[in-house]
Amino acid sequence: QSYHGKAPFITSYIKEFFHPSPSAYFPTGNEQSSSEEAQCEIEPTCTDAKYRSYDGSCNNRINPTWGAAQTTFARLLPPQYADGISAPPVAKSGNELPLARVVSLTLFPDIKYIDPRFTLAVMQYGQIITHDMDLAAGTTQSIPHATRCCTNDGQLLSSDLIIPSSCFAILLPEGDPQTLKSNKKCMNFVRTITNRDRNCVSGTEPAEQISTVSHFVDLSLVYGNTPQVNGQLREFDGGRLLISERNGQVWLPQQSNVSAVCTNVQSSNEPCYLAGDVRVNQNPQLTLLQTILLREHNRLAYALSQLNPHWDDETVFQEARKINIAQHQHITYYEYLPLLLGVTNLFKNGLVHHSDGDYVNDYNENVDPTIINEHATSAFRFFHNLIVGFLNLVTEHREVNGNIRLSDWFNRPAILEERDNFDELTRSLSTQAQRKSTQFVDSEITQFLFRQPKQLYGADLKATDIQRARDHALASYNDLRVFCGLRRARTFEDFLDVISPENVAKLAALYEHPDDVELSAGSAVEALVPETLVGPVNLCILTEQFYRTRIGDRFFYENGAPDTGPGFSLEQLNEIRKASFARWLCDNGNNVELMQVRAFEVVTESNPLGPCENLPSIDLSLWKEKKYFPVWLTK
Ligand code: HEM
Ligand SMILES: [Ca+2]
Repeated sequence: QSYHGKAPFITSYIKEFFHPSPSAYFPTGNEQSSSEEAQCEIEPTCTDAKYRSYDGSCNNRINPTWGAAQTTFARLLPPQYADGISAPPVAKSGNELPLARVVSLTLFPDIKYIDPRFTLAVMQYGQIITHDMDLAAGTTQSIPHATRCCTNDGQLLSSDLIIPSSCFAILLPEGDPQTLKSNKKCMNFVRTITNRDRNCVSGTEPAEQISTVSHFVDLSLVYGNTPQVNGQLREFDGGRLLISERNGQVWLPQQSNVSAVCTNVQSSNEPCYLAGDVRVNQNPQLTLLQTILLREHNRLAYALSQLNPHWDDETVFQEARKINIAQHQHITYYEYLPLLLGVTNLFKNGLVHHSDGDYVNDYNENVDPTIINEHATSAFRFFHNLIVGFLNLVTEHREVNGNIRLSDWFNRPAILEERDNFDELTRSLSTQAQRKSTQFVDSEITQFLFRQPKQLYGADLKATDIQRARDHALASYNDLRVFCGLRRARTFEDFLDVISPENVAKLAALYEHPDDVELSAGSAVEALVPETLVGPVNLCILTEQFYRTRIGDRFFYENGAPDTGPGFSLEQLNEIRKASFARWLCDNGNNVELMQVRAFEVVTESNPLGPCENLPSIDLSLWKEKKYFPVWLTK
């Protein structure tokens, strides 16, 4: 089955037809002022700032709210609310869709296939990129205020999202998971996850969900999404981020609200961290990479202030932030995405370029970088299939020194500071294989997600994904097939073009009609497109998203436009192009000495372990500001 990526061609018309004009949510300010309306008048005033804003506003100078935190998602296809406004979709016949938990048990059982080529780093860096790009308001326990949810005429709809706590988790009763299919009481409970963030319901307009983080790939998870949060994370000395220091090592700063945030701690003295993203403590490897990104910032800040002693805190901070973001974008587009979406596909659709040491001036101010709901709520979540349930502890010579069970350590980062775990888990990221990309998902997240210490079972992430996609009323799998250039299935057999007979049979058993098959179900059982880790519909959505995220970002690191781009000299840009995930791990572990060049791939003869210092690194001396000193002074 050949697939022709559509990204550049579909972009412009989607923007016009399916993304609500920002003015609908951000009135101009001419309205009558009342205290409620005042909160709606938040059109940012853009100055010619040299650096990115924290919330992403003013990146696009014509539409300053594009990509900003606290704005609504975009859509590839209009939502399918049963009542046209906010009720979750139902089957064509008017019947309820199958229970999300049943869909999960049927399509995503735990059959373990280990990837022969890719390490856990691919999975874990994927979650970092996700936490940079989106967070649907209300999906975590820490509920932000949606103060920017306004009607067309500037009325504030809700300043707070009200989410019943029972909606958060899909808890399972204790017992054999296989018998749950017939457990009516449990199944009813599963449904309660609906009625979540129907936040932007205005009159007859369909609801649209809000994302609370900056949509750009800009390390908002490290630097925060508002100036206020950013202020809480900084030392305001030497351009550094705040740290805590224990046992001679640098850790993320300690959270004050320990038991509320780190729900699995055994004592309020345990480490529980604060970062730019509220999900930082969710699992050990995620927290580990957030720590590495923090250490990398401070490493850069230290080097820059040595080179430029005359720079003040703010200059060092912003320059270090800019380099950190540029490396992250480089690793995302040139090291990570090729493994997921295929090199040929990326070149063909303009996500990467043969730059020959030059800038790539492909910024397009007409492309809306807003995160697509189908991306955040379905396509990128497909990679929950890569998660492994047991994390190896790995020594310098890559021997396995024990392992930890994922569900023992959700929201309990203390494990990282014990023994030599930080380094052993860092090496595990680049040593242990991830799960092969299939429809099968580890039971640590389909039976034991967020399991409390004394509970036998936890929640089901795949059931949550299915149900969340209903809350967001994503268009059906069939509709997205057509959007992506496949033909509309009239019968279940028509799915056989990209789905195996076994899976088509499962879909036919679950759903009454081909149009009822949900995007999160259908796309997750497609056969993979060669050279990629996804099926054709997910490939189409992900390619479109990462295309927009690149060319809709005025500060994208390869952009060399004078005055409007990120402002790297060509020499500096070519240094940044030496960044690698391997070097990040090396430079920011406690004491990691050996690493292979391609850390996303397991060690082989052609990707051998070698000393860290042999890996390419960025020469920061290019950031020494020369013109500051008059020539006669430097002699
Ligand atoms: C151990 C690893 C992981 C755990 C425990 C985890 C858990 C979760 C949870 C609990 C949610 C919120 C579900 C909801 O209430 O709707 C979520 C959302 C999400 N996850 Fe994961 N996840 C992990 C790894 C990943 C990876 C590797 C990716 C992709 C490469 C990913 C992509 C996403 C996306 C796109 C969302 C939606 C975020 C939003 O817009 O709100 N996750 N995940
Ligand atoms: Ca971001």
